[in-house]
Amino acid sequence: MVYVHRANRCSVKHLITVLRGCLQSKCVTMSQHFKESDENTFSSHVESLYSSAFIVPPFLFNTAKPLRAAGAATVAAAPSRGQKDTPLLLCTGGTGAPKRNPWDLKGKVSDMEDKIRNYQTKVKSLNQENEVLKDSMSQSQTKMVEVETELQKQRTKIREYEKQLQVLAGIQEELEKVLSDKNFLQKELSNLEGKYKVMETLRDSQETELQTLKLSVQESTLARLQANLRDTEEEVRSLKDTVAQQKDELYAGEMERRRLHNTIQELKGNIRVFCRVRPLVGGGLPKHIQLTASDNKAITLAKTEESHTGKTADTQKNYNFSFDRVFGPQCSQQEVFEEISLLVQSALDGYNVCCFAYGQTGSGKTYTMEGDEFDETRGVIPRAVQQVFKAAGKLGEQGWEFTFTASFVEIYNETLRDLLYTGKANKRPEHEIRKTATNEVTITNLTYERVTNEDQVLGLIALANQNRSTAQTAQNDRSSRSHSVFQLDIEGVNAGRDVKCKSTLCLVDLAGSERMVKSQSQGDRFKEMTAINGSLSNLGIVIAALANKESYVPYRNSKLTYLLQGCLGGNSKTLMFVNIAPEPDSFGETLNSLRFASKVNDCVIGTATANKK
Ligand SMILES: Nc1ncnc2c1ncn2[C@@H]1O[C@H](COP(=O)(O)OP(=O)(O)OP(=O)(O)O)[C@@H](O)[C@H]1O
Repeated sequence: MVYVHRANRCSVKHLITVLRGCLQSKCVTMSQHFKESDENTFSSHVESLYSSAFIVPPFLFNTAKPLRAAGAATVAAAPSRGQKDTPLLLCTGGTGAPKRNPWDLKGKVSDMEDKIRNYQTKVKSLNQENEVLKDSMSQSQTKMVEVETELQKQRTKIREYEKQLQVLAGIQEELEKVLSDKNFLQKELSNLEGKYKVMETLRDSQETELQTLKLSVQESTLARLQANLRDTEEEVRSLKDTVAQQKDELYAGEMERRRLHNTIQELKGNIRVFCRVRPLVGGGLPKHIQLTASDNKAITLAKTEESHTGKTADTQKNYNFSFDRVFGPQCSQQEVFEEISLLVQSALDGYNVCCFAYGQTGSGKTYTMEGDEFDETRGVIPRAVQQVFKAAGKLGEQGWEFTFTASFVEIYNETLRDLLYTGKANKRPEHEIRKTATNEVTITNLTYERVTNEDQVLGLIALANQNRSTAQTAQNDRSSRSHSVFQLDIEGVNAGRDVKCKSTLCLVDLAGSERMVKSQSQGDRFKEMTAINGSLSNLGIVIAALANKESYVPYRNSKLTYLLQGCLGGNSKTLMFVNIAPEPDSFGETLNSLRFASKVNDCVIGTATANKK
């Protein structure tokens, strides 16, 4: 509020000076506007104050009417001239300030100063308020920025949500479609269920019908089947009777066959001798050996003796021999085996059978007994084994059950060697021939291998050959100087008829039978030859003693005869092969072999009886 007294006709300049004084001393900090110190600027400020109607400028005081300044709160009427101490102009800002006498300029100035202070305070508080507002505005701006950023984020999210919404809308659309399809399918399903129920009802009724039908059919079928069963049972009974009858007949036939078979064997002789002539290296037969083609039983060795004087013609001396059968060089292994297969059959009938090959080295003993690996050149042992297992299989149909035990032993220098031994060479056990309580011959520590088929036996033969060849490498030509004895113990049981049989099939490849003179042996060789010749001549002696029915048979004189004791006695069937080499320089040995074989052939050992219980 500013009072301007009319009586105080001070110039505006003076007023400004007064105000400046006041302002300079008191209102320095009123506002930033008033900080300006230059006069012109200050004047313009005061003028602006006047224009804002708080102060009426003095150049307007002369106007007749008081002017209402824009924005002024109240404008009082100016006092007339001469009216002393009355205010010329009263501006009430609504504050209700005390009235001053016109002359009280000092009071007025003091009021003005109060007012200015008030304004200053107001300005200050406004400034503070302004600062606060600025702060809050900057905070608001910061917040605005944050809000803007957040808004951006939210917009981005909204865009994403919109996209998701679109996808969801698509899904919703699909789901709605599926739902409509489901509804359709449910309708279809309920339709089908209805149909199914109808079908079920139909089926139930048909099943009931079928059951009824079946029952009636079954009853009639049952009756028919029962009748058939009765007929079949009757038939089976009669067939069983027939089978039993036929079995009896078969058994009787088998027994008859065995009896006849044995009779034939007896007629043939319980010791039989076959002679086999090895072919010459180039094939054929030399002049000094003649075979009679008519009966295949005779062989003649012809020796031309030159005249010592030269005056007489050379004479030819014939040595005639006849045996159970003579096989020429062209005879095959099959032909040879056919002649002895009946003997092998006897082994299954419970007779001990012994077959051995005798002859000089290289005459074909091993070829005859073992042959080689090809089917057509297989010898007696593999063929006999095959036949035994075949025949055992056939007899099985008649209730026979067989067990077979194989062993393979070598006799060298009167020492026994296990040919089926598979242990370490330095741990080879020693062997002795023993007799059991039941008078059976057995060898201690020998491998007795239980066999069930042909292949197993062939495996054992291969093992024996391997064992023999190992010894052969260590000791030159050893196999020719040792006897090898393959034994197959056969035990048969016919539980149905409570019959048992037991026999041994013994197949022997004897050592070469060279005479001592020819070999001119010395040292170990002499020892070997003595052992071989001793055992071979003892074999002849034993056979002769058996033929002569002597009370004492010297089996124990050699390992060979002691081992073969069971197969050489009256209870056995023996076959001897005499193998001869056709070369002219073997004439002496051949003659010797044929003479030995002939002696054996002349022996008639008593009737063999089967080992049956
Ligand atoms: N009947 C035959 N047909 C064809 N080859 C034969 C016949 N006999 C023997 N051989 C052959 O003659 C050779 C001698 O035969 P083998 O070895 O059987 O005589 P070995 O009497 O057993 O002699 P070793 O006493 O030395 O054992 C062998 O090569 C054999 O294949």
